[in-house]
Amino acid sequence: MSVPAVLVTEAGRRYGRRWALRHCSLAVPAGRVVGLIGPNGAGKTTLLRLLAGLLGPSEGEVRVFGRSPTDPAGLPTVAFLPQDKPLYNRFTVTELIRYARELNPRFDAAFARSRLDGLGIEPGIRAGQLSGGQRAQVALTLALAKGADLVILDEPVANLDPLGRHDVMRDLMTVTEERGLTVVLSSHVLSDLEDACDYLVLLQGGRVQLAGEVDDVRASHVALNGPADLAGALDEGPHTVVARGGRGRQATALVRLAGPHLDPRWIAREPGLEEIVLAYLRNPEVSALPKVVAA
Ligand SMILES: Nc1ncnc2c1ncn2[C@@H]1O[C@H](COP(=O)(O)OP(=O)(O)OP(=O)(O)O)[C@@H](O)[C@H]1O
Repeated sequence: MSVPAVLVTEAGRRYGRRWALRHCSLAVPAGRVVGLIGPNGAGKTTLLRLLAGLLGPSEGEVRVFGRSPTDPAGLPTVAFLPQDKPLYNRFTVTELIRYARELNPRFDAAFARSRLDGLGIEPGIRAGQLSGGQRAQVALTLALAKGADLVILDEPVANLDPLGRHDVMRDLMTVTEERGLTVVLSSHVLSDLEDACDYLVLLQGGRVQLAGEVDDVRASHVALNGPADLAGALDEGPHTVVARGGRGRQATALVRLAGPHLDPRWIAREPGLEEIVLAYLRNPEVSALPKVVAA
């Protein structure tokens, strides 16, 4: 089996006495676009900074392509774009590209120029004169051009208009495929990630609540509608009830399946990804995590 791009084993990080992230375990194969989703303060930035080697774990272990992310030998293989998109305001776009090329031996200046050209961002403009959206695009381009194997993006589309958000996510998919990258990106908004990501990690309250391949997450959940007297039997297993609802004689439930056996009196339908994520967010005590075995 090949080395996972990201392997996190029971990792936690605290600031002072407060844990921002706990019992976090993930194994992400190379080549995936990983969507990290969760409400404010869930621990997304903390996890991304652990992967980028900007923070060390307070407990547990983090590995990126088999190495500790703080190992200097791995630096050229990881690119990190922070939430505030830092750029030297006095540098022109051309100067930023030149500077990035000097710092990064694998930097692909032709790719960076051509992407920014395609976006209509002039090479002579200074970073301080860019709009918020243009700034996000320039910072993203520099991160993608670094020649890294893992690109970590903290809320890359937060400043973009709806068309810009859509275009960036589409570009990300293309670039990931063309360059054989692994991308981990965060957002509060599932709809930003839904079409582009093939792996989903849902964080809430510093814990991983749901993680897995998007196709598996979709296939393993079902939305049920049926007579209210069926609802109680769901608690006897083997399935996990993520959320329940209904009124009077009708019951509804969103269930994670553990096998094919379901009472045939339930009417079952395939839920959307957003419906699944919302069900978990509303029920923080339920989780669905793949087994992570340390290599
Ligand atoms: N440098 C720090 N010092 C102390 N506490 C911190 C620090 N950075 C983050 N935290 C705390 O850790 C928790 C997780 O923060 P984090 O920034 O990782 O969340 P997030 O999911 O990225 O949030 P957001 O979506 O608002 O950016 C929060 O409770 C936050 O207050």
